[in-house]
Amino acid sequence: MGAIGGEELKKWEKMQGAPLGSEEKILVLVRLRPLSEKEISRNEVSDWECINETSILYRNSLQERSGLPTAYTFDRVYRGDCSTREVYEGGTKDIALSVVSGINSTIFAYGQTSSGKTYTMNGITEFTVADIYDYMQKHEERAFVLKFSAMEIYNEVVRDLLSSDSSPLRLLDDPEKGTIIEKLTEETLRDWDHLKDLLSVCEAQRQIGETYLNENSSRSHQILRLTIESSAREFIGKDNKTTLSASVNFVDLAGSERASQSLSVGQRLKEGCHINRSLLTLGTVIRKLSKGRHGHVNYRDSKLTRILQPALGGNARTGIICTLSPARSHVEQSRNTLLFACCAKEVTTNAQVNVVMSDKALVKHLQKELARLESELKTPTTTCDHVVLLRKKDQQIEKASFLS
Ligand SMILES: Nc1ncnc2c1ncn2[C@@H]1O[C@H](COP(=O)(O)OP(=O)(O)OP(=O)(O)O)[C@@H](O)[C@H]1O
Repeated sequence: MGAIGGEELKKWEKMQGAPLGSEEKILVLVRLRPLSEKEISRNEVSDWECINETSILYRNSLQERSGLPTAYTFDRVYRGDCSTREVYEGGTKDIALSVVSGINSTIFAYGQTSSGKTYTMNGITEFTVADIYDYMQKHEERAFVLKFSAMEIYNEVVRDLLSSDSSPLRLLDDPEKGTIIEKLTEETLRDWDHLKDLLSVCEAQRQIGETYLNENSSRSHQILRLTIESSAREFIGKDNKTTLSASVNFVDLAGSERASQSLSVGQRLKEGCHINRSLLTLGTVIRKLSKGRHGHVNYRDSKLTRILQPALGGNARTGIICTLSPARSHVEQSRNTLLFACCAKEVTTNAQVNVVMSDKALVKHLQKELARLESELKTPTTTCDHVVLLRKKDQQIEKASFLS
């Protein structure tokens, strides 16, 4: 793959000078949905209120005396009458669209069954794709390649949503790319209509089950992945061409409630246990990361956390939309969702611009870096600085000789 010119080379070199990349907290939004017709017919009342743009309050005088928190604060909270467009504009857009600048991003929807995850993610996905196509149209100086893949995790088995073959897919560890999904279909997109067709294929393939809580309840975790590669047209075919390459994941998780709560039996109960294994691991990973990056993090305990490891404290920008039913009967689940959201907002990720360079361009870059380190060695510094510089220089020589 080729090297960058101008803009992205500067960006890339800037990132090299700042090896820690760009640290930021995970964006956490909470979206309350309106009471459903079913809930209204059961005379349910809405106990939650968004009192301003960032705080949500539990208003139930009996529970308020229980000692549990009544007010929660997040990056943004959305009332039942807010549109998905508003949720998108309130931070999700910025994160999702980082992908066009070579930065990985992930948007999750987390919440109990029937709280509005699919409703929200469908809109977020559509708005993001529309904006990506709009961006491409406005940046004719760059050549873009869009690739799409889709998978679901059902009972801890990963399936390809773009293939009629339902055999389980294996996860492999790649020293450079991290966890990869073996044989996952990756379609190169012709245009937006092509993507719409593929999204319909995914929808049809997704495991749907009926539960007590939601007649169209999705019992699987779904990950849609859009990968964007772009290069400046003026450098295409030249030695110093570089390509920016990043992916945006749209993750629609299965309902976070316990299996027993949706009156599951038999096969459903098994599904519930497996769903909980992935969600439980997601919860423990988030909890652990919220306390800082010390010690072992159990990403490998579930397929979901293995695949999404970069989005959980790694090289990515991440947004989580936590969806809530306002009904009193769901208060316990809503509190659990908010507890998860509170931990998630303490987690930091470390996004970097992902540049793929041609070997020639990389050798050139390493030679430049070597020259810089040599000139630094010539200037008087402490012994400790010298040891660090010499180590860096050895590393650069090793990389350059490996490539040449
Ligand atoms: N913000 C909203 N405004 C209006 N209707 C909504 C909203 N959120 C969800 N709904 C409606 O509520 C129902 C349940 O929503 P949805 O299927 O998105 O839930 P879910 O969390 O994805 O459930 P599951 O985990 O079972 O897949 C749907 O009929 C959807 O249209």
